[in-house]
Order: sequence, then C-alpha cells, then structure tokens
Amino acid sequence: MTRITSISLRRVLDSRGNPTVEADVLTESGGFGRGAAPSGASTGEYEAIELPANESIAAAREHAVPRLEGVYAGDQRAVDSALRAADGTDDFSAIGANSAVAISMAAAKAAADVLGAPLYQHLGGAFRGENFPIPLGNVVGGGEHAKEATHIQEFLAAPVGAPSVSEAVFANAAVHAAVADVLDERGVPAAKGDEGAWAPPISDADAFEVVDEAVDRVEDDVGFEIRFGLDMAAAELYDDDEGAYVYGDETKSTGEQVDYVADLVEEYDLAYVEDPLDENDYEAFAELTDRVGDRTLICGDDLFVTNVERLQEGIEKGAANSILIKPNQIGTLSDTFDAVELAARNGYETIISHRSGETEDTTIAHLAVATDAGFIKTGTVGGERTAKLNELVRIADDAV
Ligand SMILES: C=C(OP(=O)(O)O)C(=O)O
Ligand SMILES: [Mg+2]
Repeated sequence: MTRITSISLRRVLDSRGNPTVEADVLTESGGFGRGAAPSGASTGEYEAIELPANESIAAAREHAVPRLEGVYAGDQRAVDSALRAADGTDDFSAIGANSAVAISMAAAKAAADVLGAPLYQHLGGAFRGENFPIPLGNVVGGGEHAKEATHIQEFLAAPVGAPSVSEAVFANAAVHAAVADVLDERGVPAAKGDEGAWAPPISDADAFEVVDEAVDRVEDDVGFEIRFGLDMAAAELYDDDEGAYVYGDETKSTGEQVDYVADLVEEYDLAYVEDPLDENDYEAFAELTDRVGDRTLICGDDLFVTNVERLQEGIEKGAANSILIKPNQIGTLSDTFDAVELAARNGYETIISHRSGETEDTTIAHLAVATDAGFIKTGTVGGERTAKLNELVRIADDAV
C-alpha cells in the first residue's frame, strides 16, 4: 500500500528568499507526503553537502527518483538506503543533501498518510512516551545570522519549568517581547536576524544583561522557572591562523574561551551552551564538559553534525553531554534516528533543531516528539518558526 509511485521535485522559497528543494511523494494507494529542505548559514565543516537547488533537483531526478519508484514508503530504511545508493558518496555530494532530506521526509509523511497516523506516531511507534520537548527560543542573536549585532550567535530562552508545551511556547514569545521592551528602555534600536531573534547593535556583555532582565520579568509573570542558554557557534569565531577566538577587537585563547564559558554558566546559571568551542576541538569540549557538564547541557552542533561517527568520537573523549540533531546535516531520517539512538544509549540529551533558513515544513516537531527529545530548538516568532511551534501545540493537544 505504501509503494512509491511518483516523486516530484521543485524549487520553492526558503525564509531567506533563497531557493530550496521541495519533494512530493505519492504512493499506490493515494498516500501523499511533502517535505522541504531547510538551509544553514553557520554550517559545520563536516555536514552533508547542500547543492544549488536546481542542480540538486536535476541530479535527484536522474539518479534517485527511478530507484525509489516501487520502494515502500513505510519502510523508511529502504527509502533512505535507496537514496544513499543513488548518491554513492558519503556526504550526498552527488544528489545533494537538500533533495535527499526533502525526499526522506516526504516519504515518511506519505507513509503516515497511508496509515492514517500522525507523523510522530508513525516515526515513534505505538509505545512512544508521553513526553514533550522543551522549546529553546532564540530571542537575541547575531553572528552569521545578523550583521552588526552580538558575536554570540544565539541567546535562547529555556522555559524549563513550564507545565505544558503551550505555556512554554507562549513564555518564549513573551521573553522575545520583553527583550524588545528592555532594548527600548535602553534606547537601543533593533532589527531582526534570520531566525526572528532581535539583532541589536550591543556588546555580548550587554546582551547577557538584557536577556537576563527579560527572562526575570517573564518568570515573575508566568510563575514558573525560565532560564536561558546560548548557541555560541564558536567555529565561526575561531580563527585557525591566529589559533584563537575572535570577538571583534578582542581575542581569546582556547584556555581563555573555556574559562569564559565556565564563568558564564556560573554567573547566569545557563541551562544550555551549544558549540562553545571550535568544531575540531574535542579536547577543549571535554575539558569544559568536565568542568560544568554536571550543571548545564554542553551541546555539539557543528562538532557532531548529526553524524554517528563524530558522535562516537565525542562519547569516547567525553566531549559534550548533548547533541543537536538536524536532519539536513546528514541527509536522511534513518541516519538522523541512528544519531538519536546512539546519543540516548550513551546518556547524551538530544535537541532537535531547525536551520536559520527554513520553510513551513513541520517535520522536526514530529521528530522531537517521536524520539522523546528533551528539547526542540526552532525559534520563537516568524511564520516558518511558528509553523513548528504551533504543530507541537497541536500534537500535545492530540489535534493533528
Ligand atoms: C540553527 C543554526 O544555524 P544554521 O542553520 O545557520 O547552522 C545553528 O547553528 O544551530
Ligand atoms: Mg548551532
């Protein structure tokens, strides 16, 4: 019943206005699934390769579509093996991880459609738990996502005490609004960055004060615990030639960066720190994890790129205690699940994540519920972000 009869691929807009790949999968019993690839700006060096959308579509039409016709969409591993075989490289550089992930997600949705089950249930199975992820919401940002703003890429509200998904989602939106108030009171004008976070022209030190103040105000209002965290995207700050982290006119050696982050964790009781160190520095990740990993999540994004081999190396070295999961970093849902399972078996928390360039696709909301992820990082405001947040609210409300 879930046998694939046709796949259509097209170029659609992402949230930055760039072309991305959308895939439609149809099955013989009329099942339909649609998936669209997101796109990163601060991409990790070891990610699967995104090709220009038109090149990726042409290559996938030639090599992948003929192999996939006749494969059962309900057999996700078979779909994803066919994608890998069609590509023939380790990093999807032949057909592009953008076409691969769009097709992989569309096939899963087509299978769920045939089964008459929501996607999270198809992916997670009947005995999936009742847990829902805590949304990490980007409220202030800079780095590669906004010019003339903070060096740290993301300041993320973390409503760890929220009694429900819905209250958590609204708390993050309230922190986003409170940040605007605090900036206004300080006379700071702010545009928005790629993910809808405020991108004020202030120092990182000032941004900590602003976010801390905004979180306190909303915490008082809602009456449950809200903390905050960071995505430092430190591979973008690290200069190989200087062997140091560059913050405008200032630089920090690796040892100074470890001390700086450990102090920030202490001072602001940070719940979460993603990519605090360069993507090639497992040792410094391990040192920081040793120092503060008992009281915060040290998360590898560019470090692990949703890749089981890189995660295995991290586990062996004690680098980080959590992993960011982005399906397009690795190219298929099967590879994504493998990374989640390896993380879970080794006590690493998982955070399912959007990209800075997004579409209305809601797959990651289902993925987070299906895999029992502790967190989902998918912005705070903006249509392509609220698409996932609202879907999460619907899933929790049993309304998908
Ligand atoms: C979402 C992120 O940004 P990008 O998609 O630009 O890699 C990130 O770094 O976690
Ligand atoms: Mg990141």
